[in-house]
Amino acid sequence: MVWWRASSADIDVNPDLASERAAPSFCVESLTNLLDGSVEKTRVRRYVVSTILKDPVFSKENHYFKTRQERYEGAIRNSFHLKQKIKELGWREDGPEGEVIYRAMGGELALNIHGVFIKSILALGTDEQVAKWIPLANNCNILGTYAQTELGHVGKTCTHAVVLAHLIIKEKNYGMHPFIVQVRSLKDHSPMPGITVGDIGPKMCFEQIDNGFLMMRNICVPKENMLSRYSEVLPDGTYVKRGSDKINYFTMVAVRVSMLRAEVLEALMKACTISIRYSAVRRQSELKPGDREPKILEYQTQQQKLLPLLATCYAIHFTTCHVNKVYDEVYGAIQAGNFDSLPELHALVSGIKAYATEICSNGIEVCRKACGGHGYSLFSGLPSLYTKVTASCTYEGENTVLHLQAARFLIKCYAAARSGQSLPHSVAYLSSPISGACQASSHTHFLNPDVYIKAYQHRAYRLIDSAAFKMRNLVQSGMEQYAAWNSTSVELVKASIAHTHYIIVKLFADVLDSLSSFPEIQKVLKSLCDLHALHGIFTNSGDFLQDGHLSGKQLEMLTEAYLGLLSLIRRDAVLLVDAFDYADQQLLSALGSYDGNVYYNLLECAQKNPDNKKVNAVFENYLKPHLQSNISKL
Ligand SMILES: CCCCCCCCCCCCC/C=C/C(=O)SCCNC(=O)CCNC(=O)[C@H](O)C(C)(C)COP(=O)(O)OP(=O)(O)OC[C@H]1O[C@@H](n2cnc3c(N)ncnc32)[C@H](O)[C@@H]1OP(=O)(O)O
Ligand SMILES: Cc1cc2nc3c(=O)[nH]c(=O)nc-3n(C[C@H](O)[C@H](O)[C@H](O)COP(=O)(O)OP(=O)(O)OC[C@H]3O[C@@H](n4cnc5c(N)ncnc54)[C@H](O)[C@@H]3O)c2cc1C
Repeated sequence: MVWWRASSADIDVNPDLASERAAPSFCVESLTNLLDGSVEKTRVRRYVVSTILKDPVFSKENHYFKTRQERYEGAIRNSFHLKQKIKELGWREDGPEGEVIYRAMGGELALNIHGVFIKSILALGTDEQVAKWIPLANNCNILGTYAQTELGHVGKTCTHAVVLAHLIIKEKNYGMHPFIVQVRSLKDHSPMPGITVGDIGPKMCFEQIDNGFLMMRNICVPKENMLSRYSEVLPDGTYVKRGSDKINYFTMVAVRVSMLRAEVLEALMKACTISIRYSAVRRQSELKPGDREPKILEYQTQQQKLLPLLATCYAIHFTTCHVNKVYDEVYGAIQAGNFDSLPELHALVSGIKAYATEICSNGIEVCRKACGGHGYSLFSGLPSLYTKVTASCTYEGENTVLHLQAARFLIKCYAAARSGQSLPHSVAYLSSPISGACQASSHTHFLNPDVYIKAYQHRAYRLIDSAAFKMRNLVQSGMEQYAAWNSTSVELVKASIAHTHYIIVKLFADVLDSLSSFPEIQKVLKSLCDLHALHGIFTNSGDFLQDGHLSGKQLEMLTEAYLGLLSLIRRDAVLLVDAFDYADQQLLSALGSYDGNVYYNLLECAQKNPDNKKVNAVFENYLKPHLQSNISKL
């Protein structure tokens, strides 16, 4: 496998892949720059990635043969070595390098939750608490974790935890508050008195990370260990609140935002790169009678599996850019004492976290299956992407729970709109429902973003309206509010999904408007935006047909436009994944390397299996007596 993607001529690229790159309709490098944010950001990312890939300490040689202990130890070593390297090279974790380091490391780090611990203190601690704890944490003099759920956070490494626990003063419960608790001795790493702590054991993935259990009995936490930027207990027991009581949940918002690009979308982009490159070199069956076996990417069904996912990568990418921007604005306002936009941010991030993790993890599994038998091999890189990312549907808030959080906000905003109040930007459409059916009268009309954005907006409005209507009726008929909520929760989740999808489609279309100085890029992204939107309607057609916004005839037109887009984007598919710009060592895939030499790579990987280098012990122990009992007859 190559060191960096081949811009030089010294690597023989599989001709089937070379032909895909022969006549690009757009400049791949410009698209890479757009995805990175600028030419300079591409330069910095490549510099960081190549610096990391060149360092032998970070080598992923024999990655797929490592034991859990080797992965854990390696990830701890990587984490400390990286800290040292960042210092030596003068990189800034809160600067341009910091944005890409985690992605460049491919997640093979062990102190991610230490980062969450730090984020919590920075966001929720007073200036004095920040001054006391942050230098210790930054220098790894203490190792932190974030302990909110009953199980699953503390493991083998940490010494301290931000524990989210109920604050009860004189029998009055003030809700969840963050406390710094020391769980292990800094001298010998043994649990502190009253603490039971350990690793929860083998998991579906995340072998490199220790997730733990924690029990606390009669632990006395000093008052100054309660993170008190926004709420404080005075010496006489008086509780003082500053700003919103929801702010103690802020760490979750921050982590949900940072995981979207670095952990979740990253995995789908890699899976698309692998499966689309493989589909351009794998030849199978017969398309035109008598002709050579075609590339599997020529099959319309293969295109329908992979190309909407490719479009989704771009859609989620632009969404994460927007979410980061909104997050920075709202966090800035919160620091200045204005909490007004926190509910909107929480709802936006909850819906998008749930939507993106679900679509990315399901999508990676589609990519894996689309690679046939080789997709099942760990060497394809696809199984480990899936087992890793499927965890993100659960951690940082289980997805149904998060959609219900978003729906709670939508229902409140819907009610506010009906009583004439103005609404925050992301839900402003709830004040002005779209009236009338879709006017499209030919398949080309469905390539107009105004047409499909209206359809998405209409669907979201209708589902929110209908959930609100049902709840109101249930309550009016005597049902308690909580029971009405539960009886409507299936529709509420659906409403949150529809709202989130509307936001994603709209954001993608808005990006197109800003690209008029790059017409070739604008053209190809427009096709991806159309495909993303039409795929969503095609696969959820019932929602759009239900109240007649679209007719059956219009769905046929839309299907024609949708299938046309598959063959259009198929031409650029390899270039569109090349633009993600992954080095082979980042993909860790025998199927997805830039040169497309799949069978050579598979053989090379298999030969690295240490078991292939010697006769296996089962020969002596079990096979030999059978094989040799009749050897004279052969
Ligand atoms: C470059 C860096 C790269 C980093 C890459 C990162 C990679 C990551 C690798 C892997 C890391 C894994 C780490 C995993 C960590 C965890 O999982 S930590 C645990 C996270 N847990 C959750 O997310 C729990 C999910 N549940 C909730 O969020 C619940 O809402 C709740 C917070 C537990 C509260 O539930 P409940 O008591 O039932 O309250 P509600 O009635 O639902 O809500 C009360 C009001 O509070 C509002 N609200 C809820 N959450 C938030 C929030 N986060 N922010 C703001 N506001 C919030 C909610 O809307 C309600 O408001 P009102 O309607 O006004 O009453
Ligand atoms: C890899 C990994 C790392 C993690 N790291 C951490 C960590 O560092 N710190 C930490 O504190 N936690 C951590 N967690 C825990 C994680 O945050 C929780 O697992 C997650 O929030 C879900 O909570 P739960 O496990 O209690 O699931 P549950 O809440 O029990 O969910 C189980 C089912 O119940 C349903 N359900 C629950 N509540 C509702 C509701 N109100 N309405 C409708 N349905 C509902 C869910 O939809 C789901 O189907 C981690 C988890 C994983 C997998």
